[in-house]
Amino acid sequence: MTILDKIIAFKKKEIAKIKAEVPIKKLVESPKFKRTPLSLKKSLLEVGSTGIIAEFKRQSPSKGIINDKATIAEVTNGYLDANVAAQSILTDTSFFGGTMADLMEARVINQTKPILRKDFVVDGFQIVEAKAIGADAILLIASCLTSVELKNYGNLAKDLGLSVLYEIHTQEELDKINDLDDKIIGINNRNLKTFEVNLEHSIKLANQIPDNSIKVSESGISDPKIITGLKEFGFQGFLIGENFMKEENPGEACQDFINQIR
Ligand SMILES: O=C(O)c1ccccc1NCC(=O)[C@H](O)[C@H](O)COP(=O)(O)O
Repeated sequence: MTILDKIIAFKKKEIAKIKAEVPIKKLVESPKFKRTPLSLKKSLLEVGSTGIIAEFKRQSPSKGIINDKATIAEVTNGYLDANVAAQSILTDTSFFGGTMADLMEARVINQTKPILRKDFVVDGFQIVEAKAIGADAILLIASCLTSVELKNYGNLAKDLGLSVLYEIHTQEELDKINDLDDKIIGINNRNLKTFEVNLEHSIKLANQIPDNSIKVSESGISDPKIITGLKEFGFQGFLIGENFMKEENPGEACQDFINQIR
């Protein structure tokens, strides 16, 4: 059993328990549910966009503790000062040390840039929950879902006004989302089964992505020069976590990085 299998098995149990305790009506009636989400596509494509989706990531299965001192408030303010295109917040607690409260706290500070709820969606309840905590976008990981689930969850998110980042790692996973239109596709350079990170991965799969989709490269980006290279292959979004979070001041690290790609 891989870590990813463990995460998904754990998530399914966790969500079943939450669903038994929290009626969906309560989520739909929450004040944030009425808010109109910001568009991830618009933010990535607008003139002068840095394309950087900066992540708040305390720990990970592959690296253990990355930063358990930096606060949501200081990192969110730092990322906003750096002019990120969007913010990503891991809300999984057991494997990444994140919480939904992290996202809600960031939302109070960040009113201008889209927030991606980074979690492992295995049930539509989590998509409704994402909207109720103030997220603008959700992640759907193709390796964890069937093509029918990808389509249904994608439609549910869109019906709620949320953007969707479809994450793939292989051609087979890309095939699963082929018939969906107008997509934002993230190619994860990290193999979620082995944790091996290879930036060539984005480049190899880039040509297979239809021109009408927005390409995002995810994971293992640690040098501003990599952004220049990825842009040549049509990437418009760059999801970066550890490279910023490993520093004492992630916001400042993000500003230095962005200053070097301008
Ligand atoms: O980061 C991990 O170890 C990991 C393990 C299993 C499933 C997902 C995992 N990471 C989630 C991500 O996609 C990354 O947090 C994100 O792409 C940023 O990556 P990085 O810049 O390398 O921190």
